[in-house]
Formats: sequence, C-alpha cells, structure tokens
Amino acid sequence: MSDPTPRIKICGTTSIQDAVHAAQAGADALGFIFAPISKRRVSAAVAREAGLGVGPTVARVGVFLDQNLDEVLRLSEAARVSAVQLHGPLSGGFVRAVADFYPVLRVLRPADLAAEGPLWQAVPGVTLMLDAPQPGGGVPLDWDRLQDTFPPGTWLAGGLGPWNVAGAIRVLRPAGVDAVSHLEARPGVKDPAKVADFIAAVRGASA
Ligand SMILES: O=C(O)c1ccccc1NCC(=O)[C@H](O)[C@H](O)COP(=O)(O)O
Repeated sequence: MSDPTPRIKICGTTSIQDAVHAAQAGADALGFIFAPISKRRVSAAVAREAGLGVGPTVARVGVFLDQNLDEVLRLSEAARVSAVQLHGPLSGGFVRAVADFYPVLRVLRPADLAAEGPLWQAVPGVTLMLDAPQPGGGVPLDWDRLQDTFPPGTWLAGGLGPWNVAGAIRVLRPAGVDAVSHLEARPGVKDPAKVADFIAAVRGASA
C-alpha cells in the first residue's frame, strides 16, 4: 500500500489572487509571512481577506521569526489564521504559550533536530517542520543524510520545487511539504504554473 499524500503548504502568499489559485490547485495550507525581514511579508489585513477567499478546508498559517509573543498572538488574531509557524531559537515555554491558542508548526534546522526534536515529537498541537538554516532561501537539505533521523510525522521544507519534491518524499516520507522560492515569478508573487506543477508532483509521488 502506498503512503498517504503529504499535506501541501504553499508559503509566502501575499495576494488574494495567489491564495485562490493555490487553493484551487489543491493546496492544503497557505503560509502568510509576518516576519519583518521577509521580502514576502504580508499585512494581517491582506492575509485575512485572502484566507476568507479560500473556503473552509484550507489552513491559513501565520509565519513568524524573531517576534515576541504579543506580536505573534496579535497578528494571528488580526489575520484570523488557523495555525502558527514558528522559526528561530525559542524557549519551550514560548512554543507552548502559542500552542495554547493555535496549532503550531515548530520549524527546526537539521542541527537542532537532535536536541529539540524529541521535545516536540509527541506533544499534541505541535508539529515539527525541518527547514534549511535560511528560511525562504531555496536551498535543499541533504535528504539522504537525514534519512535515519527524520522523525515520523515531521514536515519538510527547504529548496523544494516541482522537479525535486517527489525525490524528497521518497527518501524522507514527510507528513507535509512546504515551499516558496521555487514557486515564484519574483519574490512575493507566485508563478501559477509552478504552483500547479508542485502540487501535481507531490500527488504523483504518492500515487
Ligand atoms: O520565505 C521567507 O521569506 C521567510 C522569511 C522568514 C521566515 C520564514 C520564511 N519562510 C518560511 C517558509 O515556510 C518557507 O516556505 C520555507 O522556509 C522554505 O522556503 P524555500 O526554501 O524558499 O522553499
């Protein structure tokens, strides 16, 4: 029997048009980046409107890096996200505080996996995502090296695109995949064909 298809998150959504297209193409989740350093940063107002445009079954994920708890909760509420993605070095208390309000995707780099992975692996409401050290940088991880330590139920990001995502799925069997750089026409603007090809490649890998 084949493995279930990984969940598909299309990150860096900055417009209603891109949100609707990704949802129609079959995305399970859309990422809205609120990190000030991102070239894909979006306002809570646009994220909220885009989220309202995609129907009841698509998750809306607020993405944060180096932001305090007040800001994470305030922006998440304003944007009406359904989950929160947390990057960067964070205390366990911070992650748990956010998880009291939202399902959390806790993003780790491979170097953090041994120390932090076991902390979150079995915690209800917290899902691990493994990503490259520079989020949104388009650089793939070394999947073969990770094969023995990749925890079951973990999501995968980092340099995924239509041409390589099936290979990543075959090696690591992630519960979800996430991408942005290689799905864009330019930073913050999706290429609809690349988004559709990415989703088709994920589905094809699990067929
Ligand atoms: O993409 C960004 O600009 C970004 C900035 C700050 C924090 C997070 C960011 N992106 C988060 C994502 O979920 C990306 O999809 C993930 O890092 C993979 O990116 P890519 O390697 O470009 O596919």
